[in-house]
Amino acid sequence: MRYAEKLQQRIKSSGSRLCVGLDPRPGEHGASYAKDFLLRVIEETAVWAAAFKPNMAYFEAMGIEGIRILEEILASVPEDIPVILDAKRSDIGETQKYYAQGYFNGWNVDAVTLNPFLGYDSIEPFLNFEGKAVYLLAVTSNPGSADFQQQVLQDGRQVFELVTALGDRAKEEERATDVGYVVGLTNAESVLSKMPDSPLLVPGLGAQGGDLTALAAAKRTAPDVINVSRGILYAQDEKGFRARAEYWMEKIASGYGSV
Ligand SMILES: O=C(O)c1cc(=O)[nH]c(=O)n1[C@@H]1O[C@H](COP(=O)(O)O)[C@@H](O)[C@H]1O
Repeated sequence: MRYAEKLQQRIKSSGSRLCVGLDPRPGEHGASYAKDFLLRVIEETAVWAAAFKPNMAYFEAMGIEGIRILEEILASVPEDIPVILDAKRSDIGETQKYYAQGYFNGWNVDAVTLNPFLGYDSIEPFLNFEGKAVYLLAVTSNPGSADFQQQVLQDGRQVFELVTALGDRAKEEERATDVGYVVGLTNAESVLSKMPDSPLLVPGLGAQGGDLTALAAAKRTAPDVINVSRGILYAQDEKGFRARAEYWMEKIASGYGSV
């Protein structure tokens, strides 16, 4: 089964487009606290999770112990919920081969985020994995997205359209790996009409203050997921993880449209 089908099935069975972001900030509590914390988050939010997205930075910050924790929490994610490893990797093809092997064969994650700045040959080593996906950074949620990604080229296209052209090429070559894109909610309004019908990973809801109006207007049909990390893990309220996940799931459902 291709990645997009697995994700679509999960969106349907959970009735949710929520991607639960796993970005632990253990602070003075230390790494062992982070493990129990994340296991609880996964257990409590799984019912509303279309996908889980651990971000490597937060695990690397805990050193070797963080990598062990990542492996343990990956093993606790139910089979039918895709895991998107947020690694934002980028290197020459020869090196990318090893990242691809590590993530897809070693850790067996379903998808990984990549920075496409080095071009097609840098994503190519990820493209022959049945049932897997890469999400290419296209229009990120930070203000610096204007520096490169949204610049207009002489032919009228914007730079992020060169990124979607990489995915078009993979499609033409009938690669086993699906290619999706990262589009930050905070910068989505003017770009969504130019995004192909490929899976989008949309961060920026919750702590970054993005709203769903543009996504709702885009009337997309792809298996898009919307990520919330701090809004579930660290919201300043009395609710538990499950209730927060349910809140964001409902917010997304009323904004994006029904599943
Ligand atoms: O690739 C990402 O997930 C990503 C891309 C982007 O443009 N903006 C963005 O915030 N992210 C990630 O999405 C998560 C957002 O976290 P919150 O702002 O806490 O919901 C973090 O893990 C970010 O690194």
